[in-house]
This record gives sequence, structure tokens and C-alpha cells, in this order.
Amino acid sequence: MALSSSFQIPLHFSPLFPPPPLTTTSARKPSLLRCSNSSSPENDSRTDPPPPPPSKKVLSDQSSWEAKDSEGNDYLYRLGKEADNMNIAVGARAGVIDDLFAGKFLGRDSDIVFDYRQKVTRSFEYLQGDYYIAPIFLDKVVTHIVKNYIAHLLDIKIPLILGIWGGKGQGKSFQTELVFQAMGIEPIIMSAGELESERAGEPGRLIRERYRAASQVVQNQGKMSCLMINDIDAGLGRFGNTQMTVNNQIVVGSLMNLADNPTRVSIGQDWRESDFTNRIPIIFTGNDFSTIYAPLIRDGRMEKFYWQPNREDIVNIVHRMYEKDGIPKDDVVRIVDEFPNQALDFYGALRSRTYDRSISKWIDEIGGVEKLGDKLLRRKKIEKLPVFTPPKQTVEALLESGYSLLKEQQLIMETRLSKEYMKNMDD
Ligand SMILES: Nc1ncnc2c1ncn2[C@@H]1O[C@H](COP(=O)(O)OP(=O)(O)OP(=O)(O)O)[C@@H](O)[C@H]1O
Repeated sequence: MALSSSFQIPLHFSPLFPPPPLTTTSARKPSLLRCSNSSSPENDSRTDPPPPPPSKKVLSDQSSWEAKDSEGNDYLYRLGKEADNMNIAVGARAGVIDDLFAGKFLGRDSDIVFDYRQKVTRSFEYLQGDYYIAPIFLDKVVTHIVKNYIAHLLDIKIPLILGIWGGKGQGKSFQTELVFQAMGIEPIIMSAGELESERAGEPGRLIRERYRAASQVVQNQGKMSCLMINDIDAGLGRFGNTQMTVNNQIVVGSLMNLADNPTRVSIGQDWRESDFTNRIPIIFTGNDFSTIYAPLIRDGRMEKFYWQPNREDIVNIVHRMYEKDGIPKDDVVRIVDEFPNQALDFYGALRSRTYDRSISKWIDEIGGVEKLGDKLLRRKKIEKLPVFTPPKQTVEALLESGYSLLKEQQLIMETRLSKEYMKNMDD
């Protein structure tokens, strides 16, 4: 499938819907995403004009939410005012709730919303360098997002959720974030760990709040947004005899309700006019959706996408990964063929293992293991660390570390200590 066609999807609707700011080199160089933090024009590969300034009037004719915000009547403001056992501000003051989620409740209302959004949205500073996105993957994610943003123009039922599933370490989360970066989307990303809490009801509420925070990104910032929940089956799935907790039930209920009513989301118990939001696409990643409550993943609510990179995808992605080491494509093909059936994650780990010997050498240079604490943690007071020289990568070194990773994998499979330790459980 030609990648350029995947980028043309939103343009079919261009008279009605402004295309998302596809601000990377991808449009020129299919599937290659160049990520840089530098703001210098030479280093900045983004050539498109900056996104429009925040517009206060985006939805104000249709929704009273904005007006409520400016009156200080917003839900986050109310959270700071109201005292009940679900009060995030109280929890934050008492040190119960991480202030990552609590936002700042002492400032003006706009600060509150802004701080909250700043803390929950994900920036991509860690994505440096060139990356390759598999065209089918890119196509699927872009189409889902665009379909949801123009849902009001299409006379079809569009699932709010896209569930990307498949084997471990195949790049589901990583590539989705690359796509967000390519589209200039400011996503709100949650992990399975946030779907459980010792306080009943909190995770369900958190999901609804995050969904609305994403809607605020669209409304106040004029940027596209998306809610992403990584490894959802690790938080919601039922394995063997595990029970569904009250929180699991509430989370499933909240997600089903979002899928059915994507533009009306209540945070509290009473419906208010300000509960109307923008429709925000949701993306789940996971390994096995069959462990999830079936009505949540039914076709009208969730579009499912099984992701398994083929050999060509793997070669292209790994080639880009190793490009800075000067490894030519033929050698990448050799490495990939030497270790077939491995996840993408393996080829990253393989490269990182080749650093081990150089790191040992560097430890010797700084005075051995006894000095490590002083040198690494208090180095500013003492002296500068010696320069670390990365190893010169060769195919032989990469193959060697590949074999050692393979050996570790086999050892785990053959030893199966868990079987030994849990012998009694089978009786
Ligand atoms: N397109 C890519 N370019 C470079 N590296 C990639 C790419 N895709 C995946 N990787 C590497 O593979 C690793 C694993 O990817 P990721 O965490 O997205 O897998 P996953 O499928 O979500 O795994 P899991 O199901 O176990 O959560 C990443 O940390 C990254 O190093």
C-alpha cells in the first residue's frame, strides 16, 4: 500500500474539514519520521506554519462549557472546592493522590485547567532521530482519528475506540506515538496501572476526566487530541481465576458509555450543560483482547486492528534504528534473517547489548565499581566524568549480542522455575 495515499485520506474531506497538521517529513519521505527538539531552523525538519493560536471561540456557540470555565464553574474548579471522599484536591493536599493528577488548585481557573492539561498530555521529547512507521499501521491509526474528527459529516456509525492488539514488543505503543507526533496530535496517555485504585470509583472517574482534558486540548488549544490507554488488557483483562474488581466494572462501564455517548461526559453525579464535550478518538493497545469484557470490544464500539509487522516492515524499521551506526541494509537483512520470529523490541535490545563491553571499560576508566557512587551521583562536586565512546558497531558484534539474548530467552523457557516453585498449586 502506498503510504502517500494514507496521508491523502484527510485531504478527501478538505473542503469540509481542515487537514490535520502533518508537520513532518513524512509527507515528502513516506513513513520516515524525523524527530528533533531543536528549534533552530536548520535542524527543524518541520516546514509547515505553526498551528493556529488558541481560539477561545471554537465551540462557544454550541457549548456553554467555555462560559462555565470562565465563570470558574468548571469541573476542575469544583473539584478544588468541594469536599467529598473523591475530592482530588483534598487527596493531593493529604498526599494521597499524586499531584500529577491533581493539577493546581490554588491559581486562577485558567491556570488550573492549563496545569492539568500540561501534566496529563504527553510530549515527545524522547523521540529523537529518524523513525520508520509501517505504512499499514500509519494508515489505520490516521484513518481512525480522522474518521472520528469528521464523524458529524459522515452518515455512518463510527466506533470511537481503535484497539491495536498483537504480540509483545511489536511496536504498538511506540508507533502510535510516532503517528501522533507526525499528525501534531497532543494525546493524553494512560497506562493499565491507572485502572485500579484502593479507592472505589477513582479510575473510572480518572478516565472521564482525562477524556474531557483531551477535549479541552481541542477546544482551548486548537490542537487535535486523542486518549490512549496502553496495555489495557493488563488492567482490565481476566486471566484464569482472577476476579473483576469494582473498579474494573466501573472502568468498563465508563468506557462503554464514552463509546456510546462520546460528546456527553459527566464527571460528577448530576448531568450539567457543561458535560458536553468534543468527540475524542480513543486508542487501546494490548496483547489479548479476548480477556476483556466482550461488550466493550464489540464492533460498534471498538474497531480492532491486529498488528504483526512483516519481514519487510521489520527490515525497514531496524534499518532506520541502526542507520546511525552505519550498518547497511544488506547487513540488517542478514541480522533479521538470523533471528526470525523475534519482536521489534529484540533488535533494539540487541543493539543496546553491544554497549555492555564499552560500559565495562568506561567503569574501569573512572576507577572501578567502588568509586561508582561518588562518580555517578556526586560528580558535579568532584570532577568531570571521562567521555564515553560508543562502540563501533559491526554485524559480527550485533550477531554476537543477538545470540546471547537468544540464550537468555531459551534459559527462561527451559528452566521454568515457576513450575518448580508452584508445584503444590497444581495439586
Ligand atoms: N518504528 C519503530 N522505530 C524504532 N523503534 C521501534 C519502532 N517500533 C518499535 N520500536 C522499538 O520496539 C520497542 C517496543 O515497542 P512497544 O513498546 O511499542 O511495543 P508494544 O507492541 O506496545 O509492546 P507490549 O505489547 O509488550 O506493550 C520500543 O521500545 C522501541 O525501542
